[in-house]
Amino acid sequence: MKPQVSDLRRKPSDMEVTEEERRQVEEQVERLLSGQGSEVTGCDVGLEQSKPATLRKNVTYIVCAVIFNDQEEVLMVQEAKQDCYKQWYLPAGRVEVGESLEEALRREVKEEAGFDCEPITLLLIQEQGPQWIRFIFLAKVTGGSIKTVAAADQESLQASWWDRHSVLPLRGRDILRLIDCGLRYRRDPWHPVTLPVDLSCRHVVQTLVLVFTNAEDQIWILLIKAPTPHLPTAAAVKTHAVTWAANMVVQEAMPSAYYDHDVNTLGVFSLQHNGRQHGKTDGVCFNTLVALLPDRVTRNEDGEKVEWTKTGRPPPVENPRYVWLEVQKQTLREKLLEKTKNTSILPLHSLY
Ligand SMILES: C[C@@](O)(CCOP(=O)(O)OP(=O)(O)O)CC(=O)O
Ligand SMILES: [Mg+2]
Repeated sequence: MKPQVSDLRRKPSDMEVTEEERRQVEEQVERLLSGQGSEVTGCDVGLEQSKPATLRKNVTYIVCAVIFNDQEEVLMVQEAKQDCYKQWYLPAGRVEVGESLEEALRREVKEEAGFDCEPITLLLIQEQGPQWIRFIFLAKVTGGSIKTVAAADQESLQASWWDRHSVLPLRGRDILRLIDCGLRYRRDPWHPVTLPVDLSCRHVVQTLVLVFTNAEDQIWILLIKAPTPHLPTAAAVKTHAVTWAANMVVQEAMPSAYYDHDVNTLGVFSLQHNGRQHGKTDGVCFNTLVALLPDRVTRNEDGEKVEWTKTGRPPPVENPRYVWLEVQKQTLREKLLEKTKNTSILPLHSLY
């Protein structure tokens, strides 16, 4: 968001959020809620501890496909690799230099299972810090034919539909929850279709819609004031989970409140990746919904949950860089409350 001339005259410390700035922020949040991306123009926190992402050097991205047929059998491939020879796994592999995530998915399914496919939605993202991120897609077959042993090669020995019950030597049992996740989504899509947005990013970052809600369903969003009020973007650091970036923001904004609040990354509104220029656009931006929750629930004598913060308001920011913005736009408030309560959003799981 380009700062207006008028903004440059205002000192950060006494800048509240003008109506025009509120409108711009609320519009940006609505764009993110609808799965659209938002150009990453800078990084507010953690950049000094983060290196630009370079595929196969300091970041490894893996794509994995969950594909069902009409009998709800799942597509499996028999590995040709020495360390898991003849064991079965979902079609999966490492993203190659210059590839988008969807191109990598199509290539891996073609190489390992023989089929052409189209991604339907991201199902789940798993991470072990910025250096290892796995993108699990629900996908559907659009052509080609299943790979038979006659076509065995170094990519895989063959592919087959698995009824998910018969005994099968698996390369890793970690895929069972991925298959289950796919089946649940197929039967009852509990988050919007979410596919990567082609917007470039140099680092692995999180742009946060960090919210505080109270029993009256008021909702506040944490903003960085300068140059104009905007959602915080924080870089992931290699020693921590990607989601730790949200903790760094809360630690910086309200250090004393940090220790009695939970910083809970509920999920991903949208994901931005380009990948075309090696070492320049290999980063990923996760636009996330993060809830700030006091880590203690107080109950009255009837056992009912009582307002957790005496004021029902968010903990005060102590760092003048930050300001809480109370969401006033009714539709946006309802959408954010619905997502915060039902977590109807793409999950981001840290395996750290
Ligand atoms: C993390 C994995 O999902 C790896 C999947 O990637 P591959 O090892 O199959 O890589 P390619 O050779 O590119 O196909 C499973 C694991 O390492 O536990
Ligand atoms: Mg593989």
